[in-house]
Amino acid sequence: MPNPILQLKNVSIYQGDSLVLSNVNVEINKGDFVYLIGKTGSGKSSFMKTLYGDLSLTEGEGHIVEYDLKTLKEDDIPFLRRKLGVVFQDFKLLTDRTINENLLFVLKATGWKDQNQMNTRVEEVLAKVDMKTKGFKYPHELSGGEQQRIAIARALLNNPELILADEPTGNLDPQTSIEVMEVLQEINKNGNTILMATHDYALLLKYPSKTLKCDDNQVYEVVQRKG
Ligand SMILES: Nc1ncnc2c1ncn2[C@@H]1O[C@H](COP(=O)(O)OP(=O)(O)OP(=O)(O)O)[C@@H](O)[C@H]1O
Repeated sequence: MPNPILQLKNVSIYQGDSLVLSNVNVEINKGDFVYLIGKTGSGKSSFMKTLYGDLSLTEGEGHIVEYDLKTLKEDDIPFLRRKLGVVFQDFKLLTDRTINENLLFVLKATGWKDQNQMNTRVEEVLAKVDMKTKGFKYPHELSGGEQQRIAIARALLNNPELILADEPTGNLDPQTSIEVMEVLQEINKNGNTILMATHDYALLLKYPSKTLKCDDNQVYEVVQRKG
């Protein structure tokens, strides 16, 4: 039985007064790995922002994890974001503290209290991205690919039901992009649902999966040719 984690019906997305996407109908089920592609300015980031509550949904119906995007209140947004893991192109690590401190900061901010449990969780997520030995380093002491792996570890801290990755390989060279993609593939195999916006067609070819395309104010599913 499909188990939808995200359902959008007849959704229109605006930036100010201008219509970015209209009549969007999308469903993502538990365990899916879905790409979101489209040229610059086609609306990928606006789509992602609507999902994590940065842009409000004013037209159509949208349900994500247990939340109704139409009736989402300002106060609900931090709780929605705990059920989502968001990964950005520019990593967004806090530069004035170590990797361990970055991760502990998020745990504290999301209500964790027990120091031992927090330390264990930090170790667990670092292990998932193969960065167990790097917790004592500062972000600037890591390569771009390593920083992105830490950002993925941070997204995993609260066992999110859906990971939203907005151009996660956008700042990385092709080889490092593949390494980060391998991490995302691995966590998807372990049951995490992932929606990834990307420009990187080489990744799509290497790791084919369900693909949504933003074009001409629409979002539609692209059928990938094999071979
Ligand atoms: N904060 C904003 N205020 C007003 N208009 C915006 C804002 N952010 C984006 N837009 C406009 O909305 C449209 C969609 O932009 P969006 O950033 O969603 O596209 P994108 O597909 O993510 O592009 P890119 O690949 O360059 O990140 C563009 O026309 C853009 O100019």
